[in-house]
Amino acid sequence: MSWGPENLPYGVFSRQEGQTPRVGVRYGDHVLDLAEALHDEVFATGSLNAFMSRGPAAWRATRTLIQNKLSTDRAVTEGHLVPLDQVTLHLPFEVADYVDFYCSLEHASNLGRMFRPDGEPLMPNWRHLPVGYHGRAGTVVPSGTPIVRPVGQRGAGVFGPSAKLDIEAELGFVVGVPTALGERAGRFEDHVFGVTLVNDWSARDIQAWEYVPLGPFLGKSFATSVSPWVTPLAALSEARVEGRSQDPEPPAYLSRQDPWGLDVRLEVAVNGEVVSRPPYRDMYWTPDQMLAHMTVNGASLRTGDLYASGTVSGAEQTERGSLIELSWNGTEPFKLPDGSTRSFLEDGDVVTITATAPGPGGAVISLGEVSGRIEPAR
Ligand SMILES: O=C(O)/C=C/C(=O)CC(=O)CC(=O)O
Ligand SMILES: [Ca+2]
Ligand SMILES: [Mg+2]
Repeated sequence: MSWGPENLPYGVFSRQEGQTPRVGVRYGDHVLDLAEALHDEVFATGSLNAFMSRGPAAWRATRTLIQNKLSTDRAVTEGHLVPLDQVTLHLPFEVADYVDFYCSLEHASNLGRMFRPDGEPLMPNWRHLPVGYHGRAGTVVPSGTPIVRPVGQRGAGVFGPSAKLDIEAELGFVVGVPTALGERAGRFEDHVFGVTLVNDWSARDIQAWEYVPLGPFLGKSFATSVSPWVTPLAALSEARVEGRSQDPEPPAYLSRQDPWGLDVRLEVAVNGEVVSRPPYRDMYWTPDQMLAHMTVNGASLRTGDLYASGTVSGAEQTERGSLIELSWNGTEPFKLPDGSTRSFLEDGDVVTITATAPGPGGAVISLGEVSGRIEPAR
């Protein structure tokens, strides 16, 4: 698994209690302190936003500079490498808006079957546009943040802690370059800086009761966890694949210009045991299409916008990215290797999502992990 010069994901770290968080890249088991190594104050700001707003030419130049320094300037660079076990990792960027899509054909079909058993699994619009909703940016939290079981209404006169607490394994896309109000976004790679792992925690019982007709609200707004690392698009050049074929052909504004399918392989573990391996490459809508859709009405982008793919589920039973699918809404509890069974999450459970992608020369790029432990309702 590579954390070498072909990977170099960005994060925000601090060394000791009280140190102002700063930007670094992960290199092996170290973080390279960029403010020190590159003598650039943009990296001393405690978030990636200012650097991301500089745009793709600056992103490329910085990546090349870091790679050159690491290969030729080791003596100097080593002074700025901080062991990972001596740092605290923070939320890597200030989240502006948070949007969540619904781009897996298999996930959308499975949820349709469970939530709307009497209708067609897919709504009539689903193959014509990437369906999405606006989430709650202020509750996006970094990996490791404890997740308190949400309380809410679960039916008429039914109130209490969620009994169907679930996960959603997703890829998130982080916007660097903004647009003006009324303007449409240009090319995907001219706006999107990189990719991060997302766990969109979901309380299925709260969601099922509240979501008609305006969509997810309190069932998903209590917390969304992200990886501490943002993998720049440049590190995923070997992972790019054609998007899945689409029928019908989408309208012109959604037509794909370049291959932005990504061969990212996710892994979901509950209490350390792998329960699923969702394949991102099988997603129906690609991230360039999501970006085009999100801005076609003239809605502006801001630096730090996060938009997520929606749950990544493949065709196989072992590729489902949520527990509601793995347990078929609790009717088919699944076994953990320790002998216990699960339908939904129990207090104390730890969920960890990791991912890898092919890199240059047979290397395997790691996208890090997003993890969270369930705490009892308050
Ligand atoms: O089909 C529904 O009513 C509900 C769907 C979801 O909960 C999925 C969602 O939040 C988007 C996604 O992650 O795919
Ligand atoms: Ca979701
Ligand atoms: Mg959420």
